[in-house]
Amino acid sequence: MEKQPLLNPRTTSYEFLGPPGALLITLGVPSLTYGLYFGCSEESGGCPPKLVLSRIFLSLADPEWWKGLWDAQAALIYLAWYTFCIVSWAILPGERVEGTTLRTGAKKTYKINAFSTFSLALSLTLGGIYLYGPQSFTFLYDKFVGFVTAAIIASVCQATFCYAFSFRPGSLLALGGNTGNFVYDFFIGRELNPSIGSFDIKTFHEIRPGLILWALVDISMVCAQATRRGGFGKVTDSLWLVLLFQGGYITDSLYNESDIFRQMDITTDGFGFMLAVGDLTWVPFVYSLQARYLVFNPVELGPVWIAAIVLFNAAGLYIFRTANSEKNDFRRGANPKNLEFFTTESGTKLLTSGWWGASRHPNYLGDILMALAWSLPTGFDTPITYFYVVYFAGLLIHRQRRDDENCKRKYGKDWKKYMELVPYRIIPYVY
Ligand SMILES: NC(=O)C1=CN([C@@H]2O[C@H](COP(=O)(O)OP(=O)(O)OC[C@H]3O[C@@H](n4cnc5c(N)ncnc54)[C@H](OP(=O)(O)O)[C@@H]3O)[C@@H](O)[C@H]2O)C=CC1
Ligand SMILES: CC(C)=CCC[C@@H](C)[C@H]1CC=C2C3=C(CC[C@@]21C)[C@@]1(C)CC[C@H](O)C(C)(C)[C@@H]1CC3
Repeated sequence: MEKQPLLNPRTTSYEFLGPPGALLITLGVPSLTYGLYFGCSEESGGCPPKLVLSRIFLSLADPEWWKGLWDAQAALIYLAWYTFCIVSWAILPGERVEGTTLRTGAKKTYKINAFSTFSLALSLTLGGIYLYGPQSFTFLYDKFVGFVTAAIIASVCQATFCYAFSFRPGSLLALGGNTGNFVYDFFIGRELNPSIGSFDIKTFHEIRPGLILWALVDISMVCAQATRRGGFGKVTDSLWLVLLFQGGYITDSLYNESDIFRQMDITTDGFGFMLAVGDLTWVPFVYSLQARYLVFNPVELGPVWIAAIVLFNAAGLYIFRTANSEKNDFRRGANPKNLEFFTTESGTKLLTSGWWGASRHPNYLGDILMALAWSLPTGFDTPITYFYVVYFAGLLIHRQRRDDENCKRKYGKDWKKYMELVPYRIIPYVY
């Protein structure tokens, strides 16, 4: 009884503006996911910005509209997909990799087979499309709103289960998720690493059911456009480009699965509604907005625009990958570029040259550049397809501040020294 408060101290400060902010995001994320669909879809006749709000508010009064959010077939397919991800995790072979040291001194081990799960899902999907044609894989586009509802229900169930599960004796809570306020703890995540046996719920959700589904949603968008326009040969260059960019990003994340074990979401945050809805709903159904838009608003870019956008994305990808590799190699004990560093009092080393000497989050810069490159293929008819860029820049600016606070706590005056050596947060010489 006495040890419990030491292991799981009460959280005394709030992030995200406390319980009101947590409530707003909890209700806002599902609403915005629907809003982005109804505000910009073929069903609503396109996406003229002025009509978006009035159209949505008018629909709210209609009971038929509410009924239309539910699609039993989509829910069953979603459940089958979720089961496929769990079964793949369980049966596909994978190396066991250790995560970082927890504050109890223990280390968790994780099974690395997200990339094989992706490869299997992709092979089955592409095989099916090859055999039965593009029209066989348009259901993610056709039943989009039904899938959104299914994913929201899954997010609520997952977060509720993890919140309740966190009250069992001996659970290790997140330092930021034990305020005692239900709304806040449910949102931010109470337990640090909820798991059932060796099945780690948080890492599973972070990169499997939602991230892989995002790639499948994009493929479905290509199939939907191919069906409308008379074959894959007629699919627009803009949509191929979005599939290539986003597919490449997803592949990179899954291939480098073990990199996530050092990320804030895994090391510091609990698993609550924020990550559940982010992983299961927001990533597959909002990050795919550009591809979905291009189905009903085809854009032909031509070689000059393609070259310019490809170059832009390549610059972002280069920064993102080289910055992440420099840090991840270094954290694994390697320093192939012989970069400068200093050793903190805790014994951990911090890089001070290369990308990590240019800004404190150079990888975010690469990610933001790529976000813009994914929206540019949609042209300039609507600002809605640029929502992702604005949201993402906001997310990363906020994330940078949260990470700075965590590092201040972790490294104390050594972090202040690092901040003096590397004063820029994200963009060297600018911010
Ligand atoms: N697409 C999306 O929606 C999202 C993408 N991302 C992407 O995920 C990737 C990972 O992001 P994220 O986890 O937020 O943060 P980072 O990969 O930037 O990791 C931050 C951590 O790196 C370590 N670190 C900081 N400075 C140094 C240094 N100089 N030398 C060595 N280690 C250092 C610290 O942890 P420690 O010292 O403990 O190792 C710090 O907490 C990014 O590329 C980001 O853009 C992130 C969020 C959402
Ligand atoms: C709107 C809302 C509730 C936001 C919550 C934030 C989440 C959407 C993001 C928090 C961290 C994320 C990461 C990825 C996706 C978005 C969320 C879940 C990520 C899986 C995307 C691919 C990357 O390569 C990544 C693996 C590094 C990344 C991890 C963090």
